[in-house]
Amino acid sequence: MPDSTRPLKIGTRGSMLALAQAHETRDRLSDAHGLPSDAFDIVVIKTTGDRITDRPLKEIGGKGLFTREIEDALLAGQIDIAVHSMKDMPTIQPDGLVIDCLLPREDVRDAFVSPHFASIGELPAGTVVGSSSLRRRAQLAYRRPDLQLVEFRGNVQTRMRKLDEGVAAATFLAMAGLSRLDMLHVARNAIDPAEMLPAVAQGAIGIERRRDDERAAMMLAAIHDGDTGHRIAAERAYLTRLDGSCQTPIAGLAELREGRLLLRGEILRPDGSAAISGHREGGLTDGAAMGADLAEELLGRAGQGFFDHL
Ligand SMILES: NCc1[nH]cc(CCC(=O)O)c1CC(=O)O
Repeated sequence: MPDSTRPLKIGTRGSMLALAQAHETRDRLSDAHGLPSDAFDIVVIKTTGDRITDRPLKEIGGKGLFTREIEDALLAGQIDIAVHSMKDMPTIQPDGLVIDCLLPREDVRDAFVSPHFASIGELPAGTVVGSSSLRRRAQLAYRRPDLQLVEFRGNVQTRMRKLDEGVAAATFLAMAGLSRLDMLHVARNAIDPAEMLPAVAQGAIGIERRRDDERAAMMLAAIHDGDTGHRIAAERAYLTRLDGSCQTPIAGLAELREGRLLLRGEILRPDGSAAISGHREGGLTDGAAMGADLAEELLGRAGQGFFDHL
């Protein structure tokens, strides 16, 4: 280690998925810098979102439900870096903190998970589908108003148990999470983004640090993936302009096509009664402008009150 011999403290939530992501980060850092694994300490931090497991997230409210305590620990110097699912990150970081390191992105798609059916198309009318994601609920209700939706919170293991118990006949999970947990076998199929556009930043891991911490900056620069950075910049600019929170069904995905950036977006009424989608194409580093511009177009076409109908 360059300017210090003390271990780099890696902060993370304690879920199996969060721990897998923290271990991936540690392994990439240790490879990039030729360091032994005892050069790192993994520090588990419990967040409000982890503590309250019996209510829909939208009722608990507020941004950063899964991140605030971790950012506090970073600011207090109890940890040096924090590993996050970028999908769960508010668009603005607290003063003094930055996220300028993104790991190579995993599969961005949603997985269709069901003990009984192979795809959304096979679900008979009236089938009960479990999801707590406003986006997935609105997207499904828009495409299949004949299905029934129930709230479905908890980690992957809990949700699989609820499917076994028959609480719902199908659910959705991120392919990225299943892959990191070595549970891809539970995915009956990976849903094409044209059918169900993923959440902004789905499948991306971002690493946050104190802005003035040069050791962390140097260590993280070696594992940053530039292409993922460009894609996430476009998606988060789009989300920022939409003022996205957990209360609004928003989907967005930027991909690289022949060295250019293609950004798609979709916004929906929470009850799935309407959806508006659009896209932008541009250069690799034009993401921020493309994102804001696409969001502007969708908001203009939506008009006032679009998100209000619950
Ligand atoms: N909101 C929870 C969450 N945050 C990130 C992931 C999956 C991993 C990822 O998208 O990077 C999940 C679970 C899920 O949606 O199935």
